[in-house]
Amino acid sequence: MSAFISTDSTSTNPTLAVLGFKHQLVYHLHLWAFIAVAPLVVVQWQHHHFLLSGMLILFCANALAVIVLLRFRSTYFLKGRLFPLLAVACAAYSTAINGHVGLYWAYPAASALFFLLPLREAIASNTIFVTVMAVVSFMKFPEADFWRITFSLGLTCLFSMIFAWLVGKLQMELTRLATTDPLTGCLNRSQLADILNGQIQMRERYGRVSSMVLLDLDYFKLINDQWGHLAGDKVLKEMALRLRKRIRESDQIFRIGGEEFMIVLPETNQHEGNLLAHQLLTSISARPFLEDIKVTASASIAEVSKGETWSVWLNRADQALYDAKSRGRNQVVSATNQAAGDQNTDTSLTPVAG
Ligand SMILES: Nc1nc2c(ncn2[C@@H]2O[C@H](COP(=O)(O)OP(=O)(O)OP(=O)(O)O)[C@@H](O)[C@H]2O)c(=O)[nH]1
Repeated sequence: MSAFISTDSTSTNPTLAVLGFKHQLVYHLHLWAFIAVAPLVVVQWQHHHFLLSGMLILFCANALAVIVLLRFRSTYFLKGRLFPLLAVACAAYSTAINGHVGLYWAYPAASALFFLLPLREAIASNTIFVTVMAVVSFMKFPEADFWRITFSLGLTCLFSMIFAWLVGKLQMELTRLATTDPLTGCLNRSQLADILNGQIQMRERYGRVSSMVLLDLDYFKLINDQWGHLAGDKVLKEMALRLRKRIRESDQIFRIGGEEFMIVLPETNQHEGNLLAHQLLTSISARPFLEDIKVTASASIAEVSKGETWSVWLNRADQALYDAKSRGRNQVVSATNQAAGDQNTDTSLTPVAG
């Protein structure tokens, strides 16, 4: 049965880790863009390019706002939408009035957009960017330069796009690997606290019901000993498959220990969860696994109570599962309702020969 889990979800939740990576990326891009661009405000002012200087002040102010809000509030000012807009406007206008000197800034701006915006938005923004820069170059430089600038800027965008796309794919794949159990494909514990907290918030804010079922195979050690570890693995895989077949798409199934599973059931009360738990035990015991391995499981059901934390909720379910085991296994026990304080047991499942 479940040994308790760390409550520090930020250090164990891969989705939060990816979010943290994105925040850091945005933070550093704005910080270094600010450091690079701030001196240009003075330079352009000294050259009497007051409009460009004003645009650069806006760019720096936006960068500062993003940096400060990310640092102190963990929020993303205007979701980074101003950076591309101001970068395009500044680079195009600077090229128009300063020639090649302005053009050099278009390259870092184009690649930065792919790390600041969602891929589709970055492609759209950069298409506009390259088009604007092509028009300015056409008007400002000889034709040969116009082609060179357009192609080199386009190529910079293409390389950045490929890199950002591959990093995004890698992030998704790593998140999937970090959040699922490779043997059964069920979720692992990494997001357990967040998902249970989500159900608790729905309970507290909107009065919605939610339950969890804990399921633990009986005498699984004997299966390993008698049929071998490989057969044990196959039983676990098949077990996950049988559970998944029965539950709803909105339910989430975790493998939280060697032969222990948890199913989170949104919009399901204790009574409904109890019925489901019985059906799940029947689906496990009714047919042998791998042709002739007879398996039973014990289960507990716990509806979340008002005001309880996820660890207290899980603790109640865990205690009820312990009771199911000590009462002879192959049965469902309803967890004590924290508010009522009564031990509402239900051992009505007909024992299955195993
Ligand atoms: N094949 C296989 N076995 C596993 C895996 N993870 C844990 N186990 C085994 O599961 C067994 C669990 O044993 P116990 O905790 O004693 O539980 P049990 O034998 O099911 O007994 P009860 O739960 O009390 O009914 C141990 O032998 C573990 O080695 C796994 O991924 N694959």
